[in-house]
Amino acid sequence: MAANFSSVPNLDYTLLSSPSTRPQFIAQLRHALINIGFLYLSNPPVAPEDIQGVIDYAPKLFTIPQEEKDRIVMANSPHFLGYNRLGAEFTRGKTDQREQFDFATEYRNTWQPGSPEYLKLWGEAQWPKEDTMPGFRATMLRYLKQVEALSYEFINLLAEAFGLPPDALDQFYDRHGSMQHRAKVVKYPALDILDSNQGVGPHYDAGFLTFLLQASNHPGLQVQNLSGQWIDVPPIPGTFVVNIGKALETVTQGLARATSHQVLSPAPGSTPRYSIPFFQNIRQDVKLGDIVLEFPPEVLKLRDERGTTGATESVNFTEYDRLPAGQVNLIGRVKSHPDVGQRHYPDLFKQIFPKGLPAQASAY
Ligand SMILES: O=C(O)CCC(=O)C(=O)O
Ligand SMILES: [Fe+2]
Repeated sequence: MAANFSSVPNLDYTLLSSPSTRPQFIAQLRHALINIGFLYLSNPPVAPEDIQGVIDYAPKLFTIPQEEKDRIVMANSPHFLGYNRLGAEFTRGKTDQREQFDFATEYRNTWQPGSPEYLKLWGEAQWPKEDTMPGFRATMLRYLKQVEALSYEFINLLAEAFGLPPDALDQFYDRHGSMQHRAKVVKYPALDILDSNQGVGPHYDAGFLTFLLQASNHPGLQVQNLSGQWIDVPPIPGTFVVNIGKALETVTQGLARATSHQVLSPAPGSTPRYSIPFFQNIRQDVKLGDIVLEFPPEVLKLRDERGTTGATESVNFTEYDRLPAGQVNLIGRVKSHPDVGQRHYPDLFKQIFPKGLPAQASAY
């Protein structure tokens, strides 16, 4: 039986640069994907000055004038992009104690009446005016381009680790057409005045891979191991935390483990914690149940040795087997941001919240 985990492994990207150390990286990756579902990636191929750039901007971004935050609120956006005040978001029916901006890679929405509603989900981000945060937009977009490239490369590595042809998962993207991936800048204030320590409640991420930049030196991120215990994932400078979303778990038949995670608010008196997650999306029209990948039996055996993942407190994104990926994402967004859902997707909102806007949301 695979051992349960009590820490998250750190993989060194530079092992990939030599044929003699590359197999070591691939073996570590296979182990981390199957048994843990989280890993640190050190020395990632993203310009250090751009990583430092976005880290430096993170606290400043929250100091823009309130009227500028109000101008770009998420409620304006059918794409669920923009600013959310503290307490506007729900996870598993409880308010999350965080303030955040949702941004995304560049994408022009071409939705037409008659097309599926979920195709409205990708579109233009709302950026603060240049004079309120000079250089931020360009730095963030440069950063996102590099993380996007890394995310595709990482998917090819994952295919290799699972004994698939390197391009086996390319069918989930429209790499040369048009994709949009999301990213957030998040602030978790200390607890002094808050009545809950739920920075963000237990959840799975939606898509394929998440690349999280812990942008300040605060503990708080925790992941749930196979027996349901919460394990700390403290910041390690110069690394990304990489984890697996529910869509990737589904297409890999549970080989890559989507691991339940949460963030606890900083302790009273502490400065705020900042983080910048990047969420890799897949094509919106793909139904994961329609694509069955063939994994070598010896790889599937590793999953079976791990066993079913034990206790978890996360409940979201269970519809991937039957609905297009875009629809699954849209449902998740409406549950997390019911006010935005009510405004832009009133019919779906009514199905999910028949009694109207919840004081506490119902599911996530
Ligand atoms: O802020 C973090 O460290 C993690 C955030 C997270 O898990 C999420 O927003 O999905
Ligand atoms: Fe997450």
